[in-house]
Amino acid sequence: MLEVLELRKRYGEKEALRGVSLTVRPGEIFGFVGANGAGKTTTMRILMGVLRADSGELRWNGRPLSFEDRRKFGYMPEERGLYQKMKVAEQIEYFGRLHGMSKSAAASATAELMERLGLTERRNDAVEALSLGNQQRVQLAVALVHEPSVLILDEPFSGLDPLAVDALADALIERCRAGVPVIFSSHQLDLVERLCDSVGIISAGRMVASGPVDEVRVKEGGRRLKVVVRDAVPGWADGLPGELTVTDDGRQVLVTEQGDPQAILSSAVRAGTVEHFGWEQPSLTEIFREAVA
Ligand SMILES: Nc1ncnc2c1ncn2[C@@H]1O[C@H](COP(=O)(O)OP(=O)(O)OP(=O)(O)O)[C@@H](O)[C@H]1O
Repeated sequence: MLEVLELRKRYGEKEALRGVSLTVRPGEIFGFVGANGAGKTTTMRILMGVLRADSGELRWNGRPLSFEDRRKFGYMPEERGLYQKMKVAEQIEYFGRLHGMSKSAAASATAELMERLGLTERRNDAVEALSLGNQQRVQLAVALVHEPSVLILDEPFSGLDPLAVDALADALIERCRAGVPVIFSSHQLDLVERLCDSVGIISAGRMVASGPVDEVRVKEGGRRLKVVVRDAVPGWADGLPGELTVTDDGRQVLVTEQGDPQAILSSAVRAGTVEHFGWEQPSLTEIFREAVA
């Protein structure tokens, strides 16, 4: 289990992290979200030892995180880190060797990853000749080649087309199922909602919500009642709590967090044909907007 406890970091006058804590368990994908400048990259760099925190603790499996532990981590930095002139296969293999793999182990892991990530045909191309999406696939292969114990990825999905997103998502799910804690930052909240078991929302250097996605949705967003009525008599919802909207095809939609559900249902039934009556939870995007507002 990877634990970040009360991290604080200043850049001169700027307080970038003001007590950030998070936990990622084996076999869990943790989505790290927050507005630009909220502190995600700073947290990840501290986790990887690229930056030093002013205070706070990092723990791996219950003890302080060491240099040796970090050598086994897989990292995709925000600024990326590929050698532009080096060929794809050579590059992935090289990073495997840097992590202490034998030549043959690095070569076979490279071949397997290139196949999985659709890079085999580009194996002899220099990185600079690849599209952004393919460069990102190489970057992911570099982070995965040594079978990392933890994966830390800074905005790995940015700029990718839907097929590349799926290839990358599959690779993360596969690693996570093998018991690896995965942490990635992203501004694509639909993707975070789809892929992640747990989420952390950071705002101005503070974690404003974190935990399993379902729990965060219930805790931060509550739940609300949605009623859809067709052919409703005008004014049926006057006096009822909530917000009424009319869709282009004339259906009336009432969404409310208050009031007696049975009374609302009776009013709706009297007013017209009830097409939908049920509880809904706000999306992660809605929760994010509220949390960082
Ligand atoms: N080297 C630096 N020197 C001074 N300030 C910095 C430095 N790096 C980051 N900051 C500031 O620290 C804060 C946190 O930045 P960080 O890059 O961690 O945010 P982020 O959440 O990763 O943002 P984004 O989503 O835009 O990548 C920002 O206000 C940023 O301007």
